[in-house]
Amino acid sequence: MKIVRVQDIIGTEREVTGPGWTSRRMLLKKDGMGFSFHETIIPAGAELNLWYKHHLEAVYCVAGNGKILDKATGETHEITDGTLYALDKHDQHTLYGGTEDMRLICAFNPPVTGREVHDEDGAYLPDTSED
Ligand SMILES: CC(=O)NCC[C@H](N)C(=O)O
Repeated sequence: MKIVRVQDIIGTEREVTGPGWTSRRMLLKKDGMGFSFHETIIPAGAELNLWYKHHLEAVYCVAGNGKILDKATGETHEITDGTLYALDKHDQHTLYGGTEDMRLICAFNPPVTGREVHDEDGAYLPDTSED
């Protein structure tokens, strides 16, 4: 059994920051669960264009607010505490921070391996390691 506390991750190599996001990677590929599990903070007013071509991601909001634009349909969905979105079609999307910082719990399949940040398309590169 592993016990992971987010306060022990802040300021370590498992905390990764990019424009408009901070990700605390509580479980990574090397933790052997078959998915990675992150707490992500999206500051109020942020705008992120994302497209996880190589991953599926489920995102559950536990605090704050924002919106997500599904670029395939043109629909925008409100995100508040209790909302989950699942990018089951590798959906191209724009994530908008709202009036308060959003606290999101995110799971990636396949798992993120470490300190991935988005490429110019908003993707994390695929894991090409053998193990
Ligand atoms: C919601 C989202 O995809 N934000 C970008 C960061 C990502 N969730 C991560 O934790 O690596």
